[in-house]
Amino acid sequence: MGTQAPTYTLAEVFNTAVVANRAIAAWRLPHAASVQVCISLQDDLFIGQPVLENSAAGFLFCPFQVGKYKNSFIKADLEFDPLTGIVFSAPDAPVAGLKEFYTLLAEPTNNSWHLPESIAQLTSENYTAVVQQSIAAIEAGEMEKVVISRNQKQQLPENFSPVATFNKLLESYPEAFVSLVSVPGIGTWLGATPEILVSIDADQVFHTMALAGTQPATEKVNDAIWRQKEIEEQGMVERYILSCFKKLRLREYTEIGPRTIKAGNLLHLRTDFKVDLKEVDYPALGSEMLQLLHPTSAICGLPKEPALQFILAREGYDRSYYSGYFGPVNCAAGTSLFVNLRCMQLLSHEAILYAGAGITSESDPEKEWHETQHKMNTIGSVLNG
Ligand SMILES: C=C(O[C@@H]1C=C(C(=O)O)C=C[C@H]1O)C(=O)O
Repeated sequence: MGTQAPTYTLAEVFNTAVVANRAIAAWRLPHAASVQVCISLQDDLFIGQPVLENSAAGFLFCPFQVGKYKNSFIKADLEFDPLTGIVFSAPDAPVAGLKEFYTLLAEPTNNSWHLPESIAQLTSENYTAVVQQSIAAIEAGEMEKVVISRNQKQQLPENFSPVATFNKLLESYPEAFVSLVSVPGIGTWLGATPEILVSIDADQVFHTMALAGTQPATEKVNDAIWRQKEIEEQGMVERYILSCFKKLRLREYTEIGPRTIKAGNLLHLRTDFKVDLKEVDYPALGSEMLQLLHPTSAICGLPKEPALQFILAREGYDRSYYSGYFGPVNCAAGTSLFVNLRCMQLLSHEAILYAGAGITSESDPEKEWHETQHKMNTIGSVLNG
């Protein structure tokens, strides 16, 4: 008679990872039924530019701008299946780390999460003034589009639980990539993003998307009417993706869209680009496109360099991991990297919510401010009971 493996809850596993000072990621892919969880037992989590093709299985967590913040990789030394409650270890997982983790897992835990080492900066109240300056810079021909973002604190409710909030996000946003990531020294981020940056599925199909243009969700998605401003704004993201393909001399791709999609309380315009990696015989396309794409015109601007410099000089705060990219690498379903949007960072008693909006010469500063408020509500509403 075999002994049965002990079972745990996601909250027990999450809290143990924090007590053990380990990095943990829990996520659910869009429209997927199951939640996946991985924990790294490595002492060094930091990596340079990610190489996706030969990577171990794990979860990438990368900032908007590499420099002050690092690219981290949460290697799947441990995996957890919340449905069965069973924890699995990888054959190459460090033995001492495993022993310590299982010892701590047997003990009772409380709600806790990793906090950031550096204090998160907040934007001042001059969002509309920065948008006004952006419009002036665009009219002066410095760039065509720039994405200006802001952040805002919101009190955490009494007895806040990251895992219970993650579960609420799963329920509220079945069409999103829902995630809870907690890394020592970096902190804890929760979100429900609609935007793929790079994915490569189990059939070796590469996928990226141009997602931009925003309006509040209407009853019928297909009845949405888009203004010229949003059509052009999304077109710029498409053009940017096509310019990346062109740099790699890749001509064999399929393009579908733009179509209207619903993301929580909002609608966006989306064009999907797919490449069959078996047909084009380009196994490193994922890593090479990742390097070229980030930061795309959906979260930075066009052309990239002047827009990035404008953001760094004028936005007035540090985005850290907001509008960075993250997701599973070489897991059962392949690699799926998303843009870290509709997200919040957890402090001890507060969450910081982040959102941005694409600014073009047609922008109205007040409307853009409301758009960022709608985007923050996607995630902020789950804190309100
Ligand atoms: C920048 C954000 O979203 C991005 C910007 C959009 C826009 O400007 O319309 C739409 C979708 C995203 O690509 C955000 O959610 O913070």
